[in-house]
Order: sequence, then C-alpha cells, then structure tokens
Amino acid sequence: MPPRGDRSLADLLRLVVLTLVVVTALAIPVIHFDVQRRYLDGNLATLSVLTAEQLMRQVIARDPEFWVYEDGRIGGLLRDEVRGVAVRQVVYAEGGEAVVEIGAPLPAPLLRQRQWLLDAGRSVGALETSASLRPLLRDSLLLALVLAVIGGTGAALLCRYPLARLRRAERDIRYLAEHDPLTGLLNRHVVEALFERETARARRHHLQLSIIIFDIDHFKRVNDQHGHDCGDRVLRQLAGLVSRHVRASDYLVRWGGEEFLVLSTHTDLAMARALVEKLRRLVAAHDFGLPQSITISLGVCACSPGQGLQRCVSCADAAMYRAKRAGRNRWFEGDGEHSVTEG
Ligand SMILES: Nc1nc2c(ncn2[C@@H]2O[C@H](COP(=O)(O)OP(=O)(O)OP(=O)(O)O)[C@@H](O)[C@H]2O)c(=O)[nH]1
Repeated sequence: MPPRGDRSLADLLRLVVLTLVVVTALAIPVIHFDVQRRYLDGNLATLSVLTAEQLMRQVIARDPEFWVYEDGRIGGLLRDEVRGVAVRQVVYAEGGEAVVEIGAPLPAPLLRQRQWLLDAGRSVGALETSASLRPLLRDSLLLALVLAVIGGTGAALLCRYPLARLRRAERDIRYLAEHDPLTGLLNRHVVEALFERETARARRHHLQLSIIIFDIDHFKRVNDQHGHDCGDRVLRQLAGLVSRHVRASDYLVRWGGEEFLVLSTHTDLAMARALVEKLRRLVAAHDFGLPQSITISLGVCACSPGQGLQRCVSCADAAMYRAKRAGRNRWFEGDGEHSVTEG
C-alpha cells in the first residue's frame, strides 16, 4: 500500500491533468464562440456588414501574428478585394492541402485568400453555421478538433452566419418589392415580368391572354364624404372581394390609386367578357358598409400574339375610360387598334 502522502500527490496530479484536459477541450470552441458572439451575432444590420473584410479584421485584432495587415492588405489581399464579400463556406486547410471543404465554392477573393494562407503554410478554417447555438457549438468543436489534429498554427475563423434569418429577410424584402402594402395585392412593378412569362407560356401552348383594367367610380367622393381611412378600407375590401372571384391562375394587381389590373391567363375574349361582367355585378352588389353603393368601370382587351404589355394595357385602359365617359358601372372591350365596343 503506497504511503498516504504519495496517494494525495497522485490524486492532486490526476486532478490537475483532468482540469487541463477539460479546460483545453472547452477553451478552443469557447474562444471561437466568443469571436462570433462579440462580432457576428445579431440582427440584419450586423448581417449586412458581415463580410470577409470585417471577419478578417476581427481576427487580426485577436491574433496580430497570424494575419498580415500591411500596405493596405489583409492577409495578402487588397482591402477592396474583400470588401463586401460574404463569408459563407467551411474550409479547413493545411500546408498545401485542403482537409475539409463543405458548401458551395468560395467567392474568388476568398479562394485566393485561402491559397495565400496555404502558400504561407498556414492552417485555416472559415465556417458558416446555422443561426442556432447547438450546431454552432458542434461545428466549433469540429473545427477546433480538425485544427488540433492537423497541428494548425493559425487561428481559425468562426463565422456564425444566420442563413435562415437572411433568407427570411430576403423573402420579406422581395414581398415588399412586389406587393402593395395597403391591399396585399401584387403591385405594378411585377406586371412586366408576369406578362412576359405568361405570353411565352400562352404562345407555347396556343392559349389566349386577356387584360382587364378597372377603376372605382367616383372614389373621390368616398374619401371626401367618409374620410381617407374609409377609402382605404373600401380598397382593401374590394381587393379581397375580387381576388376571391378570379381564378388562381389570374393575377390581380393594384395598378394605381383606385385602379386595378387583372392579367387573366388561358382567357380568350369571350371568357374575358364573362369575367368583366361577373366582376362588375359582384362589386355593385357588395355591401361595403356605406350609404352609397360602390361600382367599378372596366375595360378589357384580349392580347394578340406579339402585342406587348404597353399596347395591351393601353387598349384595356382606353376601353375603361370609354366606360367612364359612357356613365360608369359598365365595361367596354378594346381591340389592338383601341377601338372599343360597349359591353
Ligand atoms: N383612401 C385612398 N384614396 C386613394 C388612394 N389612392 C387614390 N385615392 C383617391 O382616389 C381618388 C381618385 O379620384 P379621381 O381620379 O378624381 O376619380 P374618381 O373620383 O374615382 O372618379 P372617376 O374615376 O372618374 O369615376 C382621389 O381622391 C385619390 O385621393 C388610396 O390609397 N387610398
């Protein structure tokens, strides 16, 4: 049996070794996590500036030995070359050889950055992970392990890039760009692209395409008599009402103030006539909660093949104005030559 003093010394040594192991195991990912938490965690504003340049600068701040920042160069690259380049990849490299590479190809400046590091005999890890903490820690550990195994001499970059949030933001931005905030309908900016797509499809499948334009009659009176908020409510109600009564393959667009456009696919003139009359009746019969009834005037045009959006719209527009002049709450149809016929 070993003497008592030897036993407690061995226990103490074991404890020290164990502590060292645990601290080492925890330290690397914690350091990486610290980098991301201090600089990369955050909101969209932070995201928009999450670039290679910034990431590198943070690492320079942490490890001035590793990143050469001289002559306006960052890690061998001109600052302008990395400005605005998002870091999105996972790259582990050692000597002249990439060890692990996950994800889409790196942007060109970062590829050269990596090459510069490889040539300089550095190890590097650049990492993108999802927004949640668990994969971040897992990837952080993995990165630390890979660097430990390959005997990395350099720092590892850890970049938490909240992709999910970015995608959501992109979706939101696109939605705002394409939709009218008051009614939630598509706005006129998207019509050109829709028209091109649908005319190409119509040509391929020998289908017809029609455009309807309609405008609320005497809408100024609604605003004047009941206030602008009430006018807004009528616009929203009308948008909801009409969108429930056009086909899913039709596009309802807020064309301007109280003017709307329907791009009706697979619809020839006979079908479009039926649709405009249906819409006219629908609106006239609807209770908007006002003392007066709300009516619309409409113009319809079947777009002939090769007729561009502008001509098709002005054909429907001319027909709609004719309906206004003829007393409102009615529709006219136009042909490509702008002659109009009463509905
Ligand atoms: N509340 C509200 N009013 C709007 C909006 N956009 C346009 N308007 C109003 O729509 C009215 C359009 O008036 P006019 O162009 O004179 O047409 P109108 O009174 O409908 O008469 P006709 O079209 O000739 O039947 C104006 O008073 C605009 O202020 C909107 O987003 N909200």
